[in-house]
Amino acid sequence: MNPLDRRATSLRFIDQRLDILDQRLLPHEERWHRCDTPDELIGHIHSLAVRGAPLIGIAASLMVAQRALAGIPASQLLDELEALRASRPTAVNLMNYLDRLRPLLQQGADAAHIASCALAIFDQDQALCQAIGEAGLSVIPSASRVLTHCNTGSLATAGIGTALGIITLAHARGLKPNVWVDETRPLLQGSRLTAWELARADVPHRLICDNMAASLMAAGEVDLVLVGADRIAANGDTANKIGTYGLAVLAHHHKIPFYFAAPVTTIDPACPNGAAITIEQRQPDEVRGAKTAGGELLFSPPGTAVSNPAFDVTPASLISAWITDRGVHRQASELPVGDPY
Ligand SMILES: CSC[C@H]1O[C@H](OP(=O)(O)O)[C@H](O)[C@@H]1O
Repeated sequence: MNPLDRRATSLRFIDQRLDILDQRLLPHEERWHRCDTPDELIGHIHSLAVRGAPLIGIAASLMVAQRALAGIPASQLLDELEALRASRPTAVNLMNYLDRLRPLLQQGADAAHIASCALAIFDQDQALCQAIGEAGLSVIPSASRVLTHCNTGSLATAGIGTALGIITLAHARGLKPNVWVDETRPLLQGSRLTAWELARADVPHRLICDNMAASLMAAGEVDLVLVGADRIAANGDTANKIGTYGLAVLAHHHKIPFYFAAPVTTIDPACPNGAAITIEQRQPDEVRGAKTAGGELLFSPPGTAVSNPAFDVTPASLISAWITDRGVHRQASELPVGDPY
């Protein structure tokens, strides 16, 4: 086996080439794409074929490694790195990881050194996921009914995941969690991806529409809410998939613990608060439907005006704790700062 080879659920780096699993086609089809160029990977990131805050950064870092190993000159690599870095604005892992590689390119490091840094990012994320899982077990009492949103499992990371990694690890350790899976409109990361991962892990779960969470909480059917994150500001305000803020308000009203799970690479100490987080605005057709090759899938009259923010921000005041690879932090002031790796 090539010591540079890496394999995760949704990406592979084998013989110095990056392949990605097209997450848009799950759960019905497992189709892999070879990524020969940064532009191809940027297209996959834009379309969410490649998605998940840590995974986007890992894939981009491995693409820089691939191009360095292919002999692309540093001046061109720097331009390609910046294009990858700009591919999606909200999740900070992408920026954090590529900012580690940029100085190496600027200093003329050789391809092997650049590749070793990218592979270390992959390996580190696996370890961060495991540490988040271990830390998170303390917030999941036995037989908890856990509500989660979007997808935060092995598809979105190089390891077991963040919030979903805690859940699957709790199951494996015999804590018997039951999961309410928010479908997560409009792109259905919950119904398509989280349900797929939980079924593979044999974790009991039930799929719900996003508009069902409130009545489940009112009926006493939810013991805690556990979600991932895309960017954690210095004051603890946290950006995550659209719909998360509403869950936090509901959980606060019903006195249900509300937790974010994320590696320290999701913390952005340079971002003072949630208002400073750029929220990605996505295409209208994701919400209103679109004519497809297979026919029409329209949810509204053609041309209906749409607002489609991909994320929202939960203020620190609504958050019970942040679970990171460093432990459970119940105050924003306790959050690890800087990039300790
Ligand atoms: C561990 S994934 C974290 C985060 O990323 C997802 O966004 P997207 O599916 O648009 O890439 C979602 O917000 C997850 O919570």
